Amino acid sequence: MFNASSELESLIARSVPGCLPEQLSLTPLTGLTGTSWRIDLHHQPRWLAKPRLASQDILGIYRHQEYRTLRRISGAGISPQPVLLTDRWMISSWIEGQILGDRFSHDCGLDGIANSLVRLHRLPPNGFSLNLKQRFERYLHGIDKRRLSPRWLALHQRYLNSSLPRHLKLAPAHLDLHGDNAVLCSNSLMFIDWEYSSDADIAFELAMLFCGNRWNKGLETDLLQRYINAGGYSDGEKLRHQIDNWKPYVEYLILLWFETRWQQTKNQQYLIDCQPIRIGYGI
Ligand SMILES: Nc1ncnc2c1ncn2[C@@H]1O[C@H](COP(=O)(O)OP(=O)(O)OP(=O)(O)O)[C@@H](O)[C@H]1O
Ligand SMILES: Cc1ncc(C[n+]2csc(CCO)c2C)c(N)n1
Repeated sequence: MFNASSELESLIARSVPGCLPEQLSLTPLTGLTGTSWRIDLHHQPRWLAKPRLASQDILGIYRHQEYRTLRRISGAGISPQPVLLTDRWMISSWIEGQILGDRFSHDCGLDGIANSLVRLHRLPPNGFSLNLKQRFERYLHGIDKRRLSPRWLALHQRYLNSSLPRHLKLAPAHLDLHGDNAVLCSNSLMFIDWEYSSDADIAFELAMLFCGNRWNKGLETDLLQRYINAGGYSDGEKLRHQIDNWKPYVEYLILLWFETRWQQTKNQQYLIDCQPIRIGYGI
């Protein structure tokens, strides 16, 4: 039978000069979309191996895109370094530090988020642009058809026919920022889990950050001020307005993602999470 652990051991031993399989130890990490592995060398965490699975396609997760993104951005010091991509695995460096968790949405997290986001948004685009309407269409295919109503289909059509906000500034974006994807390191905040990353409007990234974490207006204003102070964008008013323009699209994306995840996993939590959005839309 296929043994992920020994496959990874020999993969690393072949790729890292001077490294022997017996110096490695592997720990499975159960994520949302499959089992990743932490790989330790001499009992020190060194790498993370993520599987490449067909079920990730429907979510818009492509490891080759994630890998190439990490190659382009890792010099900025806010992400893991890419190490290896095979037809079955993507391997990147392990980030040593503390997962920020609940502190993400509090004062102590905001400066780090603003500074690291500004560093990311100053990089040139990577060449993988987010196609939001295509993602809406893809996600609709992946959900339980019995949950679709005529009102929902009409809403979906309205989103597909609408004109998207014009970009303020296109930049590499993480797009899945929350406390479990933020690691506090000695002198900066690093982001992990770049699987949804693509080039996007900086205001779209900020709208995802605000809506995905259910931030209130006070937190939004606080983060925006720090983002502007750190040199993220000069016209605060324009940025605020553009974030508000993106929010309905972000809400709809979140609904579709919860529904897709419900269909894939039948985990009740996804139904609980999407219910307020469904009620808001009256669908
Ligand atoms: N590069 C990294 N450095 C340090 N810790 C990491 C790194 N990548 C992941 N982790 C930790 O390992 C855990 C598992 O990671 P993994 O990305 O496989 O799962 P996940 O984020 O829960 O779900 P998903 O399957 O959607 O990616 C993360 O929650 C995080 O705590
Ligand atoms: C462009 C883009 N597409 C899909 C997702 C996935 N996603 C949508 S909502 C959500 C959780 C709640 O915010 C997650 C993980 C993303 N982040 N960005």
